Amino acid sequence: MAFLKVNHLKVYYPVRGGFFRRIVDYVKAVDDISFELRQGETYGLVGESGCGKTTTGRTIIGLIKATAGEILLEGTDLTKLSRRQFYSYRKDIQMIFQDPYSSLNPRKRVLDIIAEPIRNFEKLSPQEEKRKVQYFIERVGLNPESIYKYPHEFSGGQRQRIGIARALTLNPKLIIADEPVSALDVSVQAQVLNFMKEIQKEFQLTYLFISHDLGIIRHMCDRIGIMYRGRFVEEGTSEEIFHHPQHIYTKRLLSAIPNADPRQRRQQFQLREEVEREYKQLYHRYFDDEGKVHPLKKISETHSVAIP
Ligand SMILES: Nc1ncnc2c1ncn2[C@@H]1O[C@H](COP(=O)(O)OP(=O)(O)OP(=O)(O)O)[C@@H](O)[C@H]1O
Repeated sequence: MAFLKVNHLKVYYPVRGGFFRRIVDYVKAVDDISFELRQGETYGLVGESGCGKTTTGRTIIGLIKATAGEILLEGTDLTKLSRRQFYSYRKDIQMIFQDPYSSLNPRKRVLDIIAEPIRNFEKLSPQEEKRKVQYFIERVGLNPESIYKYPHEFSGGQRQRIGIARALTLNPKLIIADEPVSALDVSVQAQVLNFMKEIQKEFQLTYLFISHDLGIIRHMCDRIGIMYRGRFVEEGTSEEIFHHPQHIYTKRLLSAIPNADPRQRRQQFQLREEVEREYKQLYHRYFDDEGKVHPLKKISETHSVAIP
């Protein structure tokens, strides 16, 4: 049985307009996606800005309500649970947020930030709570005395470690990491990513790793789903996606990674030629959102619509 199974998930945001702020349309942020995570693996969700990655992550953790579809965590459909029932599953799924500068409350000490989930889900005495927070703060490589400091007294990488400590306190099974290093300096990114890999083994975590950066995804993920405009266009192991991409959109993404290695640059050049050839074949037709074919559209226009 899959650890987490997402079945035909749809998340539509209402667009309101007019004097009475009635719903006039919907943004189909996630439009019928299905994928599954196996225990202990890192599954990457990749795609350009606005393709629905964050919405998918936030819906799994229950911050956004699904419009349709199922989210099965070890067989239990989270979308069907009442708020109270969902509460008992909530501690199994934690999230690491994109921006360590804004995701930590600047008015709270690190002790209170990390203890927050403990206070919500476990009733511990102040001493036990402090001991637990200190254990995790040391585990993420910070000084135990740091718990009395405020977030602004830390660097970006250290702040993200505090965010990771907060996510670990309740022994979660699944961590959704939404662009966890994109706000960090490149030199710090690798440290945080390697650290995430280290704790994955130690705490037996499954990761849903969201990023637009294919280099990072390649470093972190066992399997990858490529999203485009709220849908999946391709899914495969890291090897399949990076060495044998099938979909023209995946090829386009891969051909655009900045690369210093001359051998990889040569492969990218070949990919770019392949993409161009495939686009030329599409020159006289493109598919709109409903899958209807429109004749005689230019290649430049085919770039901005759903690629068949
Ligand atoms: N609260 C909202 N109300 C209306 N539309 C929204 C809302 N949040 C997101 N959207 C729209 O849903 C789509 C998907 O957004 P989402 O943030 O999930 O994408 P993303 O792939 O995570 O992008 P990014 O990498 O830039 O964060 C976008 O078109 C966005 O404009």
